[in-house]
Amino acid sequence: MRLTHLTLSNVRSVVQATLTPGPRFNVISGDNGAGKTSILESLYLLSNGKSFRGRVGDGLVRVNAPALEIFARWDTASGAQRQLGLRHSGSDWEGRLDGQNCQLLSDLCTALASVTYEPGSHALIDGRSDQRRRMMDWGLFHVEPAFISPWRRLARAHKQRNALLKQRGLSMAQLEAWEAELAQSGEVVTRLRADHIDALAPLVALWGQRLLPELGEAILRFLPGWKRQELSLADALLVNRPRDLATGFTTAGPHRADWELAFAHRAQGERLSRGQTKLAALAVILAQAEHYAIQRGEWPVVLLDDLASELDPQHRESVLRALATAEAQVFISGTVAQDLSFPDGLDVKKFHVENGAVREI
Ligand SMILES: Nc1ncnc2c1ncn2[C@@H]1O[C@H](COP(=O)(O)OP(=O)(O)OP(=O)(O)O)[C@@H](O)[C@H]1O
Repeated sequence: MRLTHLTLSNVRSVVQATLTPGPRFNVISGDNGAGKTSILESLYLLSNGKSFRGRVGDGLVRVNAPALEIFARWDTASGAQRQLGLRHSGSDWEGRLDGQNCQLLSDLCTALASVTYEPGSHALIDGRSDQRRRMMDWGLFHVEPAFISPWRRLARAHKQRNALLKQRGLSMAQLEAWEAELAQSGEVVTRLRADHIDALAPLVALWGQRLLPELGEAILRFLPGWKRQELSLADALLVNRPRDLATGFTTAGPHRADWELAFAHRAQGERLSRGQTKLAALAVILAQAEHYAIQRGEWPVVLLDDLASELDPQHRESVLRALATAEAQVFISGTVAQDLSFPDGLDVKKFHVENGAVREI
């Protein structure tokens, strides 16, 4: 996927800006508060329906403006030209995909695939499991059509079981029926997640080797959310039922699935530095982008916000060298001070943002 045009209006401090991105690297520089992140957020919004800094209603629309508007056009690997427009007021939205009105934001958002590294992405390594689960499920949504239906059934069954667990005088027959549905859909979701992590593992090892060779082999491991080696999900739900009835929620199951990343040269429990955590998260994100490319025949757009901060010159260089090997279109934002030296011969287009206005340099 290669964006050929982007216009944004009323996104944070940006009144209106238009970019004609290059096919490979697009560097967006400017001082703090200039509006660089707002450009990447706009692209993120088109492929996720929200910003990585929160919901649209939480300050993405420019103060005193009725709504933000974003329009993007891109080329696909098969030679098609696609376009997407979104107007969002923070509560209501209207979207058009390839000239047709869109009823569901999720339909709109699956068209343009992107992966994003932003300053909060370190949480993939050192944060709560929900971010890692979301990342794992993003991959499956995009590459595994068989995932969506059991994932929806699982979410519903989980919600229903939790509601029943909180009820006084609950119907055991109902509880058993929802447990059966949860167990059935949960086993399918878990098998697909486990396969997905197995497929990602060698790519994570590869990107780990490129970005953090000093830590030794990066080892990715799936954690199913219950003792899957010992018990089927149906049995785990049954065994945990007394505890779940006491607590009023499902304590173990696929809703607690996770993954963990270890490094051969790091003892278990030894914390990574901030820079290493950032590079480890980047390795996982780029591995997922490459997995998408292998499965779908084209790379998602890669968005890297504030890439260079906290990285020493040597690691900055290894990131850029590694990115040069990927066929992706990449957007990198950073302050002017964070000079990025790209390997020779790379196609790099540069933009400068000042007070919300973008110009090509
Ligand atoms: N809803 C809004 N309306 C108007 N201006 C806003 C709104 N929300 C944020 N801003 C302003 O928009 C500017 C752009 O912020 P943005 O995060 O895009 O800058 P940046 O160039 O990425 O900065 P940094 O390098 O510090 O990360 C900031 O000055 C901020 O105060």
